Amino acid sequence: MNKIQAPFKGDNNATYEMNTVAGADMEEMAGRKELEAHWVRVCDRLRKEIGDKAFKTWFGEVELGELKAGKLRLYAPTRFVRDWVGRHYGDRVLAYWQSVNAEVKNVEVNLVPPPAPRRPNEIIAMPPVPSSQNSHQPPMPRMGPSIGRGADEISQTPEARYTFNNFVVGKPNEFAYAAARNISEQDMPLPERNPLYIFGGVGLGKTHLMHAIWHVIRERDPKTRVLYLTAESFVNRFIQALRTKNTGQFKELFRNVDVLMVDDVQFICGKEASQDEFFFTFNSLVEQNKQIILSSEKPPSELQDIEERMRSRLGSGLVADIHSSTYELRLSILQTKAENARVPVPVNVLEFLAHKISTNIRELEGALNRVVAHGQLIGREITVEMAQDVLHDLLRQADRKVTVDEIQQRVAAHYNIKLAEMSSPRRARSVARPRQVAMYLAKQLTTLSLPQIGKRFGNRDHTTVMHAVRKIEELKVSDHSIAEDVELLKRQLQG
Ligand SMILES: Nc1ncnc2c1ncn2[C@@H]1O[C@H](COP(=O)(O)OP(=O)(O)OP(=O)(O)O)[C@@H](O)[C@H]1O
Repeated sequence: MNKIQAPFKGDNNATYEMNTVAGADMEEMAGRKELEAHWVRVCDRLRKEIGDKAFKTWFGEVELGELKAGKLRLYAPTRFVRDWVGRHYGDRVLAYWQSVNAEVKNVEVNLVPPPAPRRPNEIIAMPPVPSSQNSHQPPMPRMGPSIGRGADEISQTPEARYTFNNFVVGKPNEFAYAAARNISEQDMPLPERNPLYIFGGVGLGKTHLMHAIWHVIRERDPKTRVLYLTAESFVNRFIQALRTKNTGQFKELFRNVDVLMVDDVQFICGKEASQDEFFFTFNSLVEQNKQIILSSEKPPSELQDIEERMRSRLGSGLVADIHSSTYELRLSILQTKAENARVPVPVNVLEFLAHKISTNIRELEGALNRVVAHGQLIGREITVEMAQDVLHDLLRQADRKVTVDEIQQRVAAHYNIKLAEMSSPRRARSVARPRQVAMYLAKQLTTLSLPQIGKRFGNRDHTTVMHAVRKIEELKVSDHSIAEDVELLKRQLQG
């Protein structure tokens, strides 16, 4: 009679045994090769029986162990897989083994031994991505032990061109750069710098720095288990795990990495269940002294729809911001990019672009690329006139940039209050509400930070601006007239 032994709950060494008759010990199998050939046949049969998908899910990372005294050992990557395989496929696995090898009397599924603890000077990284691999393709499946088994399928592939070497450092980003470099070179995470939380506006280089960290960790030791993904991907994976009732596996994957990197964490705001899961993952990794690196558009204090415990966790390590770019930094980036592309672009064209396109570095790069492509494909000489012509849509948009002054004037006129009320300390609703609308629009339509906006409204604190933004967001839902006012003002301001 086949018997499946239940594991001892919570015990890492728990195993499932699939026994036949309590038999006398058999001799060890002769050759490893033969055993492997049997395993291939067992796997083929299993795949046929349960289908490709289930096979990949449950057996894709189960490894063949040894056959000793009639006991065949298999190794599962996680407790969850071990328990599942034992419970659901135990009989079948044993029967198939016995059909190819009569010496097998029972099959034992063990948890793969945990990796050796990290020593100083040992940071483990994901194996290099094959150079042929396009960054937009999912990572290639790799063989052998690697990052948290299965986690490498989740991990997104950092771009080869995003390295510290081609990150141009200037005043607005020097702190974030130094912090990123420091973390990537640490042998062991320092509690006071864990997590590293990099924040800054759209297109200012956060992802670039994250990828650069990844590259350094990988270069230092290709065995470090680094899981890099966007918060959106985390949420989607979690939802998928909930749907397929695979949350156990999901948890194991995320909690068994050495470094977890999550880009754009603001995406997790307002998604309660995912936030909880992220919080537990976070705690579990920090407890194990594993490094966490996060990027976000906003500082923890400005994230909305986020639980306080999460907010304080996010801000509990090293918080580094990237400020809006300066003209000097933009010019320096353009010079570097043009040099790297080995295309001669006249300095006055670079200066023109750095002056005109101040929104973010991504747009700046895009503008340079367009100008260069035009020059190369149409054979037009690269001049300021040519750039003006090629980028007319972008430049028109840039020229239409809304200022806080315009917002205050427009809002004051709309509500028929004095412009001075925008900065006055008066709290009567007749002036306080329009002021809040103006703050909200300033946040929406300019790239200024909350403290910068606060300054422009009578030197108010950034928490006042944050409160105003939240208030107007709430009112837009509950009060039609406010929603209409805001939309109308926005349209007028954006021309
Ligand atoms: N200091 C810099 N030096 C060189 N390139 C830069 C720098 N800052 C940004 N870039 C380039 O600008 C582009 C946008 O940067 P990135 O994607 O890292 O921005 P981001 O802050 O992550 O934006 P998002 O908020 O949209 O995720 C990238 O191509 C990046 O290489």
